[in-house]
Amino acid sequence: MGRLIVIEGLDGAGKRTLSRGITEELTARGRTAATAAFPRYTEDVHAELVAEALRGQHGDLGSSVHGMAVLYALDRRGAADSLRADLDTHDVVLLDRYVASNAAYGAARLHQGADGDFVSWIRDLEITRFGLPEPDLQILLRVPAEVASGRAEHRERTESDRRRDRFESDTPLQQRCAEVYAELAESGWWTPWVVVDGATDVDFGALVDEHVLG
Ligand SMILES: Nc1ncnc2c1ncn2[C@@H]1O[C@H](COP(=O)(O)OP(=O)(O)O)[C@@H](O)[C@H]1O
Ligand SMILES: Cc1cn([C@H]2C[C@H](O)[C@@H](COP(=O)(O)OP(=O)(O)O)O2)c(=O)[nH]c1=O
Repeated sequence: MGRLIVIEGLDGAGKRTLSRGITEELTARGRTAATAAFPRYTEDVHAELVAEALRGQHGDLGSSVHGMAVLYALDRRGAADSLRADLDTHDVVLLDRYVASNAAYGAARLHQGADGDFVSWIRDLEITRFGLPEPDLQILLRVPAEVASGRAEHRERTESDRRRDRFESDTPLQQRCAEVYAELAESGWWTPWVVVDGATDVDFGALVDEHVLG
């Protein structure tokens, strides 16, 4: 049975970069890794609806925090069997965003903290009701909101497929989201967490040896 490792953080924190770095270090150690990123925009109809709602389609859907959260959650529910299959055949399954993204972004949009109703509702929906596979570790890649948005802005100019949506360009929202993430990590929400400073270069090898391989 492989280890399920989740990477969480703001848009532009460096999650995709970290996922690649960890995968390379695992391969160099002769370990196998499977990766996935949520939302699965091109693979799941719920995630496709999320993308469309973020572009203003589907009436008032995009302005419903709970409505959007249900779609993000259904995308993960649809992936659960293949995650379990990957865990059976790989040493590590690495996820770029998972349930805590829904908790952090929704609570931030509603101006709630990690101890608020929204985060409890996400737990009831995705963990208790959907029974999603439990991570062995959640990694919070922490960077100040201004640094993350600066990187995301730069990436938007240089990579045509990474345009920011309206929430990702909302810096006060990103700041609140960073606070909820910090609270989730601090309280060990659902599983153990490790907080990694993403403002400077991350030592992928040390992270793999100390935390990813357990
Ligand atoms: N530790 C780092 N220091 C400086 N720039 C970084 C770092 N990690 C990632 N970047 C750059 O920041 C941008 C966003 O990184 P990315 O991994 O795509 O973030 P995310 O997946 O969290 O949105 C990319 O252009 C990437 O090259
Ligand atoms: C996976 C997930 C993402 N989100 C939010 C975080 C981001 O603002 C947005 C898009 O996710 P993101 O991973 O940033 O996708 P991309 O940059 O490739 O468009 O969705 C949730 O609110 N709940 C979730 O469950």
